[in-house]
Amino acid sequence: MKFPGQRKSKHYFPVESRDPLTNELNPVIQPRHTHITGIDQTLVDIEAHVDEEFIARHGLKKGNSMLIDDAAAHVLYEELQQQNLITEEFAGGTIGNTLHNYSTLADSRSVMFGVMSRNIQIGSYAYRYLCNTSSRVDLNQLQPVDGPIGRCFTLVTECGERTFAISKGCMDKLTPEYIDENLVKTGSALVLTAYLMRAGDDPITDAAMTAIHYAHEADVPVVLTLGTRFLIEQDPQFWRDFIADHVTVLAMNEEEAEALTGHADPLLACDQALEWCELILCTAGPSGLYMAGWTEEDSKRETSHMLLPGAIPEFNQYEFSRPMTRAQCEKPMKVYSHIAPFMGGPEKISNTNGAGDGALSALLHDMAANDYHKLNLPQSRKHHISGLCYSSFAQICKYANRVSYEVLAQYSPRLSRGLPEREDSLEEAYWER
Ligand SMILES: Nc1ncnc2c1ncn2[C@@H]1O[C@H](COP(=O)(O)OP(=O)(O)OP(=O)(O)O)[C@@H](O)[C@H]1O
Ligand SMILES: O=c1[nH]cnc2c1ncn2[C@@H]1O[C@H](CO)[C@@H](O)[C@H]1O
Repeated sequence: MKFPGQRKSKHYFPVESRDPLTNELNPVIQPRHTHITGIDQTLVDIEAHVDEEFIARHGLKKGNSMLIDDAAAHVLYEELQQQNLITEEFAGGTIGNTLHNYSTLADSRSVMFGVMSRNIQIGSYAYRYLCNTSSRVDLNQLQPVDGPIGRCFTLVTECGERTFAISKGCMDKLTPEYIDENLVKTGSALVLTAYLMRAGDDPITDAAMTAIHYAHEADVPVVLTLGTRFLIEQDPQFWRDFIADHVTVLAMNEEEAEALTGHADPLLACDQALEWCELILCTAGPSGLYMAGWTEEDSKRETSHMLLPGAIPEFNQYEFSRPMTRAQCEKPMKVYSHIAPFMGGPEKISNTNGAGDGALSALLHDMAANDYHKLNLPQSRKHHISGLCYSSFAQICKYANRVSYEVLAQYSPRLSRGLPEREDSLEEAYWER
């Protein structure tokens, strides 16, 4: 496991290397490894640049992710092909992307639950999915199905906004028997998307609920990303209840946050949603991103950054604290943090697809690193107080933001490599620029 955040000097702890002074005391040579698990609708993104008229003509709604039937998918695909509009065909799926990016950043294992075509032809979408996924993502648990995986027509309009049209194939056929109880229970987190709840009569929703049940039994954090505001708008109360009942960590963008809480201001939306869960990552496009969560009043840490104005004045005052669950606190207090886009964002953004997924994979990396450290160095002072994350709110914001930048700069939702090594110390010049 590579470590997120300040890795070079004071927080660097290569748990696998032998320290001649502490060898006797600490005979652990082979570190114990951690993993995270996730469930996704196995999808390939078929990316094309189109105009708004195209979106309207095919009955789609800009910015939404809509399910389309086979006939509509056929017409759409034919037109894209005839006009030579397809620019990329690449593995996608919001959790697939997140797990891939997590494994790439952390150089560590993630386990994906989902389906995969039983018979795979070279060059097919299923084949492409496997080729475009990091070898650190464990695909051994995938359920074989007699049919194609899903296709996600990713239609990018001039403004950079993306509209998804989903042709399901067999992507929702995952059954609960294919959720490995032990893997979920031994994971550092279980990651899910709100899209899993719109499968109609297909079994993937049950599979997700089964995994949530296992995670709760073992106190594994359940992480939910909201997908699209249109899904949340349909029934905000359902989602509030769902989050309150099942979710530890919530990831969303500012539009989804508004649909969920009614607050257009991300800070107020986070404040509200904290009543239902333990930790929030709220991305806000060109305004950067917010984190909100809980910490122990007695161990809160004051920021050395400028205090920020906002709907909650000086809201970032304790952003150097580490996120905890309310149950881990004797006197829980709310903490907020914000960061502007890394270096103001890339010079040109042709497509923001996956920037939010990238930010979430950084947060997952920090959570898993905490677990890994605790598993291997349980006596460390770091674990005198239990926390959800290895780093502070402020540090996770920096990291998440940096990863989003990389996704934007690459024009693809999946990182092709980890962050540059010279950033091993986040305190050094790269971050201070
Ligand atoms: N136009 C932009 N300029 C600078 N940075 C941006 C811009 N858009 C996004 N970012 C960066 O990417 C992060 C995530 O972006 P955004 O809020 O658009 O995610 P999202 O809507 O969840 O994306 P997706 O659902 O496609 O993964 C932001 O917090 C910010 O750091
Ligand atoms: O219904 C869906 N289920 C799962 N993933 C989806 C769905 N719609 C869009 N995306 C995925 O979201 C990613 C960007 O965040 C895209 O890569 C796309 O594949």
